[in-house]
Amino acid sequence: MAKNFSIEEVAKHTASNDCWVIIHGNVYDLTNFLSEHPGGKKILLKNAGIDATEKFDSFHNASVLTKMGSAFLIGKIGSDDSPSTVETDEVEDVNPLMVGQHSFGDMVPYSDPMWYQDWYSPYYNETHRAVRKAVREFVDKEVTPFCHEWDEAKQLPRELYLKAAKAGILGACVGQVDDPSLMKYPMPGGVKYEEFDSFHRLITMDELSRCASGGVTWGLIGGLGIGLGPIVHFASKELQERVIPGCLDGTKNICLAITEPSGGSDVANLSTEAKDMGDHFLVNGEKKWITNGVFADFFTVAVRTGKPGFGGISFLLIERSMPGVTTRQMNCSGVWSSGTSFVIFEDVKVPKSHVIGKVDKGFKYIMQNFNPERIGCVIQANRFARICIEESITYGNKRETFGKKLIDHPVIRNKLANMIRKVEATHAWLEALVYQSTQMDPNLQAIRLGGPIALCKAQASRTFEYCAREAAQIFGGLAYTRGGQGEKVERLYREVRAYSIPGGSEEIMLDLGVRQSIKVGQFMGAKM
Ligand code: HEM
Repeated sequence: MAKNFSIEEVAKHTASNDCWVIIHGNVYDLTNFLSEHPGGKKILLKNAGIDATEKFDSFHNASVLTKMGSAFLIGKIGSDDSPSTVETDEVEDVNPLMVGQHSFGDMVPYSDPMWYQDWYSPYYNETHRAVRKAVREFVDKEVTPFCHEWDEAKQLPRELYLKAAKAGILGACVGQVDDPSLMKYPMPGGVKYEEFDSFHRLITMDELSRCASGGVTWGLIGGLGIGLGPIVHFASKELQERVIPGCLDGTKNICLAITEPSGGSDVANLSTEAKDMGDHFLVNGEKKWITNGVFADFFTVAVRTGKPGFGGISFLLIERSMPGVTTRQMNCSGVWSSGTSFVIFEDVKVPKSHVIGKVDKGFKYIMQNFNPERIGCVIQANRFARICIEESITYGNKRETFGKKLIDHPVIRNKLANMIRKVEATHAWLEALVYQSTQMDPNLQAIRLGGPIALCKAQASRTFEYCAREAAQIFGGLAYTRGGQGEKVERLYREVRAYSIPGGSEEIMLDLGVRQSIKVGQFMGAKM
């Protein structure tokens, strides 16, 4: 910080060739910004020489200062020995509402799970708090301020993958691998690899989703989470050594290619053909809506090696460098920076060493992959819904209509109440399911947890849809414009379908959830 100024000194700079303002205690020289300011020159001159914090906050979102502020910052109000910076022996005031010592975040009600706001929880310990802090710092600094420009550019910078890898976030989203030496970087928050559990993973994904961009979350960990899973769990050591290190150090990308133009949720009928040619398979077919396909180096591909139906499906590792692989970016309504792609395989020769697991056992692997994928969808969708609450409460406290703040209108509070009850109920269910996954025999999880996880995915995407709609109504025109104050809500609103359709559409999830649970009930002797 360059200099200290008094309020009187700032008040002298009110001309078009000398224009200063105070925002949040800092002094900005906006002289060279006047003609470029998107809100116009006049409004800056009207507020020149004074504290414009309240007005600034009412027209911008916080990332404007993070991104552009430093170019105009010349100092702060006060002196270095002003009372706020002088050390004293006085005991810090303790908030009488605190019941523990673990509050975290900005305390906007319901903008974080309850355990952040000092509630007791049986699930979390010091290591979870360490992950929470580390990932939040990373996302606040390296991700959130840039989501809008990455979305518009329809791609993420390579440095983001490298930085996220170094921060342990890529590794955390994948979880345990057979050979930890394949992971270059430690887990976030300094948590020991062997102590890292599903709640650490939940926190990592939840905190990452605070960036409020499905394009970023799908772009960074979407292909990784679902494409690397089959390699981690079923591939040979040789394939693991070939693929895992690059994907987890941020230099390579992987995607999962199952869906085809003719069928989404009907996986058992996929038709991409892998013909046995003796020492290799010859692959022909098309895949559609493949997350990260545009820039993926590796493709975990479901192909037909055998008879029709689920018994003839295998997983192959296909590499972009293999002749006959082409991809093109698809124009989707949301998740723009995630590289959603149409993929074509034309006479691709795939060595037999690239079979993942066993031939014709692919359907089983696909099914096992679904539970973690769906839990990932729940985490992201529910955090996005929570962001709709946070943004609406914050905006509702500054925007005034008909002589009072939005938050003082009962109709707005009613909207918030309905959003909150849905998000909190979904999060409680999510935690209960994650807890089961830390306790239950992994072989039983696909059967016992498949139904409830499917239902919870539908619950989360419906909650997200509801909250995005209500937040958009609260933000009005600002949620109808890309960028600016309504940036997060506008983007999330058009990303809802990326959670309610892939990974099992809501309709399939609701049906499966009941069917599966009835089956489990029958096995357990239910009298129905
Ligand atoms: C460091 C100082 C400032 C910077 C870097 C800045 C930057 C921006 C940017 C980037 C926008 C486009 C919308 C957005 O992205 O949020 C904008 C819009 C605007 N700004 Fe500023 N601004 C500054 C100070 C101010 C101040 C002090 C005022 C008023 C007192 C002001 C009033 C406005 C208005 C009215 C708009 C239009 C909002 C809308 O489109 O709804 N700005 N500003």
